[in-house]
Amino acid sequence: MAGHVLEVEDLWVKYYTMSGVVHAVSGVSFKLRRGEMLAVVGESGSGKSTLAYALMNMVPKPGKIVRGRVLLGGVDLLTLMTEELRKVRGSRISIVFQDPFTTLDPLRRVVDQFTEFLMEHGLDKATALRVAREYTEAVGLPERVLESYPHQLSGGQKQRVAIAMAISLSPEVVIADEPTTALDVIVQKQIMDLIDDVRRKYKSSFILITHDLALALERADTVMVMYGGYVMEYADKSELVRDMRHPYTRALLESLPRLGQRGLPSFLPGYPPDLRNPPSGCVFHPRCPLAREKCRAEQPQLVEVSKGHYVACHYAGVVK
Ligand SMILES: Nc1ncnc2c1ncn2[C@@H]1O[C@H](COP(=O)(O)OP(=O)(O)OP(=O)(O)O)[C@@H](O)[C@H]1O
Ligand code: NI
Repeated sequence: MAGHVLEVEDLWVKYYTMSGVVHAVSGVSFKLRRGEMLAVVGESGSGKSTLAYALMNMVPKPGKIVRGRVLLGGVDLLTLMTEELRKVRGSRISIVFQDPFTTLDPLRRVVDQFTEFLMEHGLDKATALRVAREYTEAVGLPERVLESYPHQLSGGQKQRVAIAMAISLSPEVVIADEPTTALDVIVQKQIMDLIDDVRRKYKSSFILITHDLALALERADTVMVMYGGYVMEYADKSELVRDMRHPYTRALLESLPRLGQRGLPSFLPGYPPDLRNPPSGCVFHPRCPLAREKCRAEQPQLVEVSKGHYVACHYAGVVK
């Protein structure tokens, strides 16, 4: 469809472990427009990183994508052979991890790793060096950083290098999995500002993965809330703020500390589900303040409650 760089259709991912099958991502669908920032929000274990890996078609063992399509410019990444995939990853869809050492070897100079990455994607040495310099500058780092070893850099600088590499081949989609979680608050803001800048400048689409609903509401255009591997709510940020429907999304909002608030924030009692043995009906029902018999028995479908606003809750219409 026109205007969408990425279309994800009915994606299911499971881990086949010794102790059972983990239902990590269940029936996720969404579309991403050019230049859009989508935030994927949810607690630990809700399937966010597994979704990110699935979008790159690099789910680690014992995980398997059991169903779905990931259409990038109309081509399903899940049908590509290893060699084609290798070309696409990094150049058309790329990922920035929470820990930059996932991308960077601490003991090899940044310039060697950066140019090697570019040369693997077909650039000659001179061009690779030029591109590495250009993007090092674009992420606000001095050129001398290229001569450094990653272990000599600060957390923020390393994350800038990882971002520079992720955007250097102008991919349509950049996934950032908790890119600022390991950084202190001031550097977190700088890195998020940088992501905003590069998104505007290069018109790339971003998928920001975070457990922080406040960050999502501050930075994203669209928000997808996940719980237990399922999408609970999906909407434009402004629509979500105006008319938050799902009891889980509301619980996440309630649990945010507010400036000047007295006392402790309210929180969601209980624990996320064991995805080897998910609850019957609605996966959220054991923790839901509104759960009724129907929620235990029947799994709610993701329904469009108003234009572009989807909610998976039997009582989404009732809850106000
Ligand atoms: N390699 C693996 N083997 C088996 N199970 C896994 C593996 N990786 C993740 N899981 C399980 O899959 C489910 C989803 O995990 P995932 O890491 O995708 O969640 P997440 O939302 O990214 O969590 P976090 O916020 O902690 O990063 C969890 O139940 C997790 O235990
Ligand atoms: Ni994760």
